[in-house]
Amino acid sequence: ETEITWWHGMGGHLGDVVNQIAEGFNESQDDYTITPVFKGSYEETLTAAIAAFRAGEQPNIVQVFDAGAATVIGAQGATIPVQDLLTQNGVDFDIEDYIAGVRYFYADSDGKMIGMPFNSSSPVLYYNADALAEAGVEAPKTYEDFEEIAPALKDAGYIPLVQTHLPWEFVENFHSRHNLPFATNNNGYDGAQGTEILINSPEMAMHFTKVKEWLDDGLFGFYGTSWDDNQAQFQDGNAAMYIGSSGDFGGLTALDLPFEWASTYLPYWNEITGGEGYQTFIGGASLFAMSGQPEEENAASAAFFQYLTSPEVQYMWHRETGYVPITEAAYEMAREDGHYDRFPAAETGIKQLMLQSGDNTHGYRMGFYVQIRDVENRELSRFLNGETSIEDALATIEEEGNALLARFAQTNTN
Ligand SMILES: O=P(O)(O)OC[C@H](O)CO
Repeated sequence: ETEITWWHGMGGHLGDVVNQIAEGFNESQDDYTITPVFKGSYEETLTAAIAAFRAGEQPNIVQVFDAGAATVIGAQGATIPVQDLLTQNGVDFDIEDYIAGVRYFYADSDGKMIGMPFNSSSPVLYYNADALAEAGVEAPKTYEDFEEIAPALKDAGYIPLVQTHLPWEFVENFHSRHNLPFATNNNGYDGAQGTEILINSPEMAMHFTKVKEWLDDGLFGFYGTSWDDNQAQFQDGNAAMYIGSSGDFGGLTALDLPFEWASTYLPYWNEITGGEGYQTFIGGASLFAMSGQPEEENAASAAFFQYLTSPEVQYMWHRETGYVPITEAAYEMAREDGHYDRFPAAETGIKQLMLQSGDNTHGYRMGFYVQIRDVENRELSRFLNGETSIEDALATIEEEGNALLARFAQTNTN
């Protein structure tokens, strides 16, 4: 029997479901055994995998989040393109099986799928329906709507809004939701050479200036850059709404919260789009097959990916977590099973990925973006804490971001 390992960053409820998938695979056949290993946060998982690769002790499969995708895709020789892994091991592969938003996100510039889409998410707005009813307001569609309803929520004793990830929700997907360019070179997709980040814009300055005003007026809560500390405000019933991952759905359901809650699309500024908002792009993470492994282990990884992408397993993962189904077949299965009739909030993320598209709604491809996020978190936190101006914060992010992009371009020729 061939044994393989899978390093991942799925803690808590998500980790339990990952273990269920692994057990299901192990029981489904007699040739292979997969062992999932929780390595901490997404950042810690990626750092551990890079260190292990350098030491020749890499796992067979590693989960890499969206922000690290460009770095890993650009690290030639570190991974086996998943499309090659599957076809070389006799597994049928058709990129058209995947939903449109997922199809090319982890592909190279030739459209070859490099990473196996796994937990694909989108940032959505969760709301405490009881709190909104108490304040006599409806969930906002736009940030203009939010400004209208927020005072009533505050008067009812709630923090109107929190968010869980400044770069992902207020920067990266902000650009997509408003169809604004986020980097030169077709948002980085046309190659690393010369790609520059476009964050120092009037729209970013306007948005964060508003967020700071809300914060100062008690209409917004900011509990640092930790995902959990912000989400806890909603779970504890203090915050009426929070922007978080569609992948929070399963965890929230498992908590059996003492109030009614639901979700709707990520708000957008009507004054920027002049009409409807645009689609967001997928977040979450994908699975990469690391190179340097024996052939029989690669065959095991291919067999596992085949199992993982079957409609049944995809639907189970989607149902239990809230991550979007990555294939058309799994989405169809969820619909036919009445999943969205029972839980309308479970469909918010996937529907949001299918809203109107534009030139800038397919995400970004920037190497060393994990480090750029650190700069964004640092500078935007300093701004929200009153330690710098938004102009200086955005200029610093652009300057340090571009230095990182230039360094990445030197090490990558694609
Ligand atoms: O919490 P997740 O898994 O939906 O991931 C959110 C972001 O995409 C992480 O970079």
